[in-house]
Amino acid sequence: MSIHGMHGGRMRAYYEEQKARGHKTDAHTVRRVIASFRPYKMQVLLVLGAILTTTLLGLINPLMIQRILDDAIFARRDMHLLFIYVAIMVVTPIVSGIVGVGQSYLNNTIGQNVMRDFRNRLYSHLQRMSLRFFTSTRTGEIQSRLSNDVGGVQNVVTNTAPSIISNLSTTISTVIAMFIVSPLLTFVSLGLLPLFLWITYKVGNIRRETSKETQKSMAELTAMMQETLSVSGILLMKTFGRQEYARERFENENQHLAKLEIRQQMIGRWFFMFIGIFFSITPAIVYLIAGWQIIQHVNFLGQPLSLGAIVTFTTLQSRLFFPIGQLLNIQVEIQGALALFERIFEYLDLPIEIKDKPEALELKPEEVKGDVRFQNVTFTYKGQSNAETSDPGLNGNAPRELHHTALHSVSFTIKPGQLAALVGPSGAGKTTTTYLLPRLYDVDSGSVQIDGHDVRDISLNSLSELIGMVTQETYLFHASIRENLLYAKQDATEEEIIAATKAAAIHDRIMELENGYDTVVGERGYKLSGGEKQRIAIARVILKNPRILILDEATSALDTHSERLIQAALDPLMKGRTTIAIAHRLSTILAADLILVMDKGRIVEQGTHQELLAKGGLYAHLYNEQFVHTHGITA
Ligand SMILES: Nc1ncnc2c1ncn2[C@@H]1O[C@H](COP(=O)(O)OP(=O)(O)OP(=O)(O)O)[C@@H](O)[C@H]1O
Repeated sequence: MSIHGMHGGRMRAYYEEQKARGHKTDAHTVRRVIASFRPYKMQVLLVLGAILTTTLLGLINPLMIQRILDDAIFARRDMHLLFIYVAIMVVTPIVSGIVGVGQSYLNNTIGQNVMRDFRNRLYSHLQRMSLRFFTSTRTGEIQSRLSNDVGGVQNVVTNTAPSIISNLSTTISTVIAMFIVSPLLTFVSLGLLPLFLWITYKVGNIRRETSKETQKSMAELTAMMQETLSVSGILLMKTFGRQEYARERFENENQHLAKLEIRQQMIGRWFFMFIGIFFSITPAIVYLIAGWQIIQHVNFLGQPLSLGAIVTFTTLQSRLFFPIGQLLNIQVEIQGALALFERIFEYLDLPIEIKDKPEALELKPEEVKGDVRFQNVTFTYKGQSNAETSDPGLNGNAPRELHHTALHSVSFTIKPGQLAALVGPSGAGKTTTTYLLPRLYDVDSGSVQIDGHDVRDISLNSLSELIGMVTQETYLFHASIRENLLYAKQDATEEEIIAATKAAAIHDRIMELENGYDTVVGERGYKLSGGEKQRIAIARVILKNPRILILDEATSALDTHSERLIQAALDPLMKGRTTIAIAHRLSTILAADLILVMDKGRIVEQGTHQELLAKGGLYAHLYNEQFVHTHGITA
């Protein structure tokens, strides 16, 4: 289970619970799977009705054989009766076939709807997971659960579930009919069934384990592809010349997957061959016993059978082979599907760490002043060493927990409209500080406040409306520039868009592109230069017009021209709103109303540039080191 985001205590409790539960999870999982069909109760009932109808219709023809042979042909020699019976035998499969088509349509509708619901539930649940979950889970792993695992159960939901019912009812009704024709032959035909059931159960267990392994391997492969076949991944791989290494890793895992798939297909193949043979030779045994009764005139265990009864019996009996084979197989399939459902439920059960309080405050952006306060904020990253295994909960190894206290008792106040610059050495906790404001993480103790309200009391919707973030790494969707901009404000007019891009000093550049605002930027905006992407990101936030701006200035050095353009873009952006900038640019630091100097998770100094320089502490040191000595603009 990927419980990467859980707190220590909860995590331990989870593992203990998992162990204690053991096989009970099966029943629980089955109940939950059944519950997911609840919205489609009516359709399910219709399917049941259709199945029952086709099953009963299926019994008519074998029973007609006895009527035709014994009654119409041999006893009465009645052509009229023969026609009636034959007509029934012709009409029955037609009706049955039509009902079957309707049933297939319903099966597929129900199955696809249930799958759609699972995907929707997973997506919206994962969307609500905190950043912690995503920082410790590979994207490929998440995608795999959403697509491979849900896809894997699709067949079970669409085909297997209805066929279980259909096969079950066929089997039961056929056995009853067989019993009526001849109890003795019924026992002979089905004597070995309990043994088959037992073996199937065993085979199912093995198959389930293999299925779990297979899904894990598939997730691993997806994650690998996702990691290496992305722009960043390919850049890293090519520049470090690790193609060979990556290919080997991929091929090994791929080989592993192929083996598992073969094993999964082959498990129980021998066993099913045995069942097949058994079913093929039982008619011979039936003829032997029935023939023996007739030839020897023995009344052992009942009257000798009529010819019609023997043919009817063998026809009925042959009707059993398919459903019983299917039922035995289905049990194995279900075992495999249960493993997949478990993986889906695991994700659905991941606790949502950060959510709205029941009476969360809805703040109107225009009424918010933008006063930001941190009071004795302490925050620890709680992670786990094996965060990347797909289901540490299932392999039973409780992970070693890693804790890193990133912020110790951090306090500061930023007045409305002020620009605060966060500076400090790498790893000091600057990014972490900014993450607490939009509740990407929650504090362990102390509080983060906006206009005197603890952010945990404000609705997440309000918070995201209030706060705008420009991150170091600009993320653009694989869509047109216009669509990327509209992400900030869906109903923005053309004028607003142009005003924003002009303010961000990117309008002219966009107009030079082949399709202007409709130019599609590649994934993550790789078709644009670093500086251009940043300016688009800035224009996007200008459009959003948040009360509070969080700005993580890019550390990468830009040439003076781009630098000036970015500066020109930032100035109007910071005006009139509270801004917290992780400052790497001298101009930002100099313009700041308040400089917060961080070191090892603490605010060690705060004040203006002049005050801090005069102090001769860490800030003065950093300033001299990074700005004066290098004459550079990056930190
Ligand atoms: N997801 C995480 N899990 C565990 N520890 C983390 C995580 N993110 C950051 N840290 C740790 O927390 C500390 C503070 O990190 P943070 O990113 O806030 O530093 P920073 O001041 O922004 O650094 P930089 O200037 O290099 O970006 C660092 O020691 C970092 O290793």
